Amino acid sequence: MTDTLAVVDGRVLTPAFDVVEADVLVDADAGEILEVAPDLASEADETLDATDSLVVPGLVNAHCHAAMTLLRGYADDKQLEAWLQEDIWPAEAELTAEDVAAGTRLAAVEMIRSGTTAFADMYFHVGEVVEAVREAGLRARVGHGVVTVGKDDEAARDDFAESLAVAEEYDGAADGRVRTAVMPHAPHTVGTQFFEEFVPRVREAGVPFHFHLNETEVYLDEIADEAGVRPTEYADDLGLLSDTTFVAHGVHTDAAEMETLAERGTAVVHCPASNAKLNSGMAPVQELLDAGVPVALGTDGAASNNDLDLFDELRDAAMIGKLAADDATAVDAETAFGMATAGGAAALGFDAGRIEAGAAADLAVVDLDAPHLTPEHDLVSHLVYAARGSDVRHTVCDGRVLMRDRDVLAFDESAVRERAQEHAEALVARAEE
Ligand SMILES: CSC[C@H]1O[C@@H](n2cnc3c(O)ncnc32)[C@H](O)[C@@H]1O
Ligand SMILES: [Zn+2]
Repeated sequence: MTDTLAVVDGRVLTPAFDVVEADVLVDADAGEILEVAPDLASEADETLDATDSLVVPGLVNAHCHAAMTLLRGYADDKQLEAWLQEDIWPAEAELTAEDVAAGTRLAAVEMIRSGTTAFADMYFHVGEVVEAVREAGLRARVGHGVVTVGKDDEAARDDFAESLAVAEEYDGAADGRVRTAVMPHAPHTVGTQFFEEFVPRVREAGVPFHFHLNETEVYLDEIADEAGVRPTEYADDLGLLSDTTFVAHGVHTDAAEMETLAERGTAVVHCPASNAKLNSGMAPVQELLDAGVPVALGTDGAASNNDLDLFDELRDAAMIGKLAADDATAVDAETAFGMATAGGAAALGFDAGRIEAGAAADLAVVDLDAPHLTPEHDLVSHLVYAARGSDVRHTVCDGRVLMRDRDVLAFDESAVRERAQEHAEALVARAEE
């Protein structure tokens, strides 16, 4: 097994967004960057060529339901509430562990191919998710999604207890690349009494929380009607917010809620494509940032996006951020790229998202030798406004090469796709029986 890897002959994006000519030397066993400097090839056991390329931190998809790749294109052009109730939840009622295994592997291939090295996953059959992450070589924060609405008290309690048990069982799996969280779906889909019972237990166990927050006005109104407060205050009163908590969406977040999120250090994961497709609204990203709220970037599931390419998300975040703020200077390229790298890593609790000695060796090597990336006025601009996931040439996670010259090493890609197609067809057939 190779001990050191050097990414050589390319240019490197520094944490200060400078572009420098340098090699990146990595300790592949420790999964750590050792040095960023010129001429490191001779010090490495193995090299990865980055000629005509830009070495950037691996992207972080901070909110996903990976196995929903099986439902990509199954139900489009609907409002969130109808989409979930009429199509997605009936299909998920038929979901098996083998479906999740197949769908998560498809997601892993798609993410590796577009330079994503870490993701957060809220779904079911977490053991299968962990196994797919281990095999892929990716990094992830995973959890079992809890929904108690429509369940009797015993089933609801079992669901929340499973989320905590799964979080404790799998934390540190895959040589530490897997971390966990307890993942209640949303404030309005989990009963107050179950939060009251389990939040102290989760806190006691030191496990983070991840949930959907303020995605649509309909969901906001449900909490307002029941609890008489906005969802962020409701979540805060329950003890759900802290600097290890990260929430998805935050589309309909007012100034007081932003202040609370900032005070607690709770990160918001912006999912612009999913929010646009489901007509949920435009998240006030620049306002969140100005209020001091940490912001990360996510795709959400492939059924509402409909891909897992974070380069699409970067562009959407910068574009929609300007529309939401009615200001073309809002969510500039550096801000967007920071959200998808250092911001995502911080939200998920990984020491990654930057290329410097000591950080996790999670890298994407972007091929710049393309007409749509010419001329080279500003490479950060290119990353956000012009590059595509398919421009990623190599992907490295935890010091190991996951994709070399567009060849994903851990999986037989066509077998993964074939299996996913079979599972998707059978799943939908069962759901429509
Ligand atoms: C309980 S596991 C996660 C649960 O969330 C559903 N889901 C997927 N996308 C969204 C979204 O944008 N908002 C709310 N819920 C979503 C998924 O289908 C699972 O049931
Ligand atoms: Zn989601």
